[in-house]
Amino acid sequence: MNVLILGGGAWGTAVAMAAAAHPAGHRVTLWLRDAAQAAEMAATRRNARYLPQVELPAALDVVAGDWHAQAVAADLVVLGTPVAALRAMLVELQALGPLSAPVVWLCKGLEPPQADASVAGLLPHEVQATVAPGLLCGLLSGPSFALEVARAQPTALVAASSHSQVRQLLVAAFHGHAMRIYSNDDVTGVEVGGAVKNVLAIATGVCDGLELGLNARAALVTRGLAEMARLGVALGGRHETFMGLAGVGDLVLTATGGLSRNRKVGLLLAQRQSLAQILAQLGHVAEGVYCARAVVQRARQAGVEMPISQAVVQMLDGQADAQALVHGLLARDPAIE
Ligand SMILES: NC(=O)c1ccc[n+]([C@@H]2O[C@H](COP(=O)([O-])OP(=O)(O)OC[C@H]3O[C@@H](n4cnc5c(N)ncnc54)[C@H](O)[C@@H]3O)[C@@H](O)[C@H]2O)c1
Ligand SMILES: O=P(O)(O)OC[C@H](O)CO
Repeated sequence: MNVLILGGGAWGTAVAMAAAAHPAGHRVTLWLRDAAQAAEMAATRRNARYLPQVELPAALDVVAGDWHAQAVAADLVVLGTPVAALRAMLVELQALGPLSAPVVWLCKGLEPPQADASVAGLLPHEVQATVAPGLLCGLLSGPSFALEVARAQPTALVAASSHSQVRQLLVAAFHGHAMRIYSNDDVTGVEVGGAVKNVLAIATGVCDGLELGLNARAALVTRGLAEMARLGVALGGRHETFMGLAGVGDLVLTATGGLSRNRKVGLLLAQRQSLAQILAQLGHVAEGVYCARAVVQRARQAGVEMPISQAVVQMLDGQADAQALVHGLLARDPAIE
């Protein structure tokens, strides 16, 4: 299979490495927008900027420049860019005319609200339905730190699409070697899980940064899962999706795992660093920072209560200090679980 991956950050690189290591012997091309970085990666066989710890396999081609012909010739196109680049990439792909290859995205978040939008912040598949309805699409999600995938450590992911042929192609591309792929046709549920867990990981980072204890962390993760599932079901997802890899699985990983960038944002917020200071030292995208407001706005539109996510937005906006927000959450009226 001929796999084209657009975007060479940590996750695009790791997924390209997983595809290149697949026993079926796929031909894998990783495209970067930065030509100098692509040339350096091709020469040194390392992604020094985003994933310096691992050596790229010889079978992986790293390229830059015009990727349109490669997309037309590919069997599978994977978008490895953050949510912020999704709309523009889909517009370009749609303009290529009918593509035989499915297009799948790896990003986890909601688009920040567009100036002219009536809906506050779209999920990735809603962006695609708006700007590229002619493409055959899906996504890959689930608990997965790039470094562990790049090191071929065991990982289970979810291939989500409303088209069975896309789910099957993702299984053929990635299942095997160190990776298991589970299929799911609940695209909304899988996308809500991937976005909301990032916001909740910021909250858990704050909780741990303030040394509130393991009881508090377990409560946050559990009540956060309830928030995630409420929003997901209100938007049309299935409750059982949130009990799976793209829900509780990714929430537990991101909220508690030391490799998470979103959790790190929370840990640094607890140290009273400003958001600008935190983003300057992160070096990678932390999607929770960019989608927390959209999550809360979608929840409000759907009539869903998300007090933990709401507290994260207030913290990111610098409206309230972390201790005060914790006290606010604890002071809420008693509730029925
Ligand atoms: N890193 C992980 O462990 C991981 C795992 C699963 C999912 N994800 C998701 O994958 C997405 C990408 O994360 P990442 O870790 O690779 O981020 P990263 O910060 O490591 O890299 C981002 C990459 O996107 C590129 N990029 C940004 N804007 C672009 C644009 N407009 N056009 C082309 N390229 C652009 C950057 O140049 C960079 O190569 C995010 O949505 C993230 O939530 C990450
Ligand atoms: O490092 P984070 O917080 O962006 O999380 C990475 C992955 O999404 C975990 O599944």
